Amino acid sequence: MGLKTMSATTHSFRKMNGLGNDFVVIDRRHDDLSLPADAVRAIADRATGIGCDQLIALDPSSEADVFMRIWNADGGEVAACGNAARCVAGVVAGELGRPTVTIETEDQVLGAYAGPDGLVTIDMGEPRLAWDEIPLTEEFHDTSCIELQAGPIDAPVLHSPGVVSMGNPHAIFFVDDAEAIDLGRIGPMLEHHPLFPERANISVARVLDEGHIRLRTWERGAGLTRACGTAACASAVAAVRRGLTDRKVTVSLPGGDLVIEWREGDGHVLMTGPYALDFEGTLPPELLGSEAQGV
Ligand SMILES: N[C@@H](CCC[C@H](N)C(=O)O)C(=O)O
Repeated sequence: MGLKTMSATTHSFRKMNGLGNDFVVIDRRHDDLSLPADAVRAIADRATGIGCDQLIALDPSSEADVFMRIWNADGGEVAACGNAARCVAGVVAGELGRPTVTIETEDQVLGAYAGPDGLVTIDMGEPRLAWDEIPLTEEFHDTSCIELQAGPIDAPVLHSPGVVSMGNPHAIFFVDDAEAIDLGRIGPMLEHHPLFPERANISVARVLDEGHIRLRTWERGAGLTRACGTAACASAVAAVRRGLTDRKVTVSLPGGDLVIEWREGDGHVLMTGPYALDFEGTLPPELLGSEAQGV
């Protein structure tokens, strides 16, 4: 008596990616699986878990077709993920048998269109540009070019980024050669810079021409990734604000291309790109902690 029965419940997952930015997607619409930060870290750990940049949960929504929750690999919950939004839109559009779906996040309700060509367009809403919306700890009147630098004071390696919130904070540094920057070293320092009270995603962008940007991103809570959808949106917005590109651009990331349009009129940002299902599996109960193992 007094002993709990060992009754491990199994939970399935999908492994998906958007341009190589990869996700473990767990459907919680019919159960209430708890995902504390240590379970997220265990599942996301590439050495001992399944491994992913972000863990995504599909929850029921009263406002939209689905609620998408997002955790970075470090266990921190965040409000936006462009590449995951395309994956989720693809799954839900398939389930509902219609191309147009809506996704609620902690930040907003996103509209999505899953085309017959396999590409998904997400309406990412309006970028937020005021200093306290990014947020920053210091007031800047013009966030298209703020005072911030990395490296020696008289010869900075990176300086004067544009900052943009796409529901998550981004700093975009425009450079001559994005590949020449040691983002794995500088990224974490800037992610944790005191100017960013909620930390930030750090990108280096090279404008190839008025319709094309090359982009690399150090993601807050995940590190260097093959692609970051919200960073692609933020870089397009930052480039338009500096007069460097047209409002519609191709953003080339290490994992492939996204088309980003900062639409005139309503000022919404549209992101179009592919998504992929890699495999499906069952979560090992030991990754979910003792509660899920029925101990
Ligand atoms: N990979 C994502 C962004 C994921 C969240 C980001 N690391 C943050 O902490 O804000 C994307 O495709 O947008």
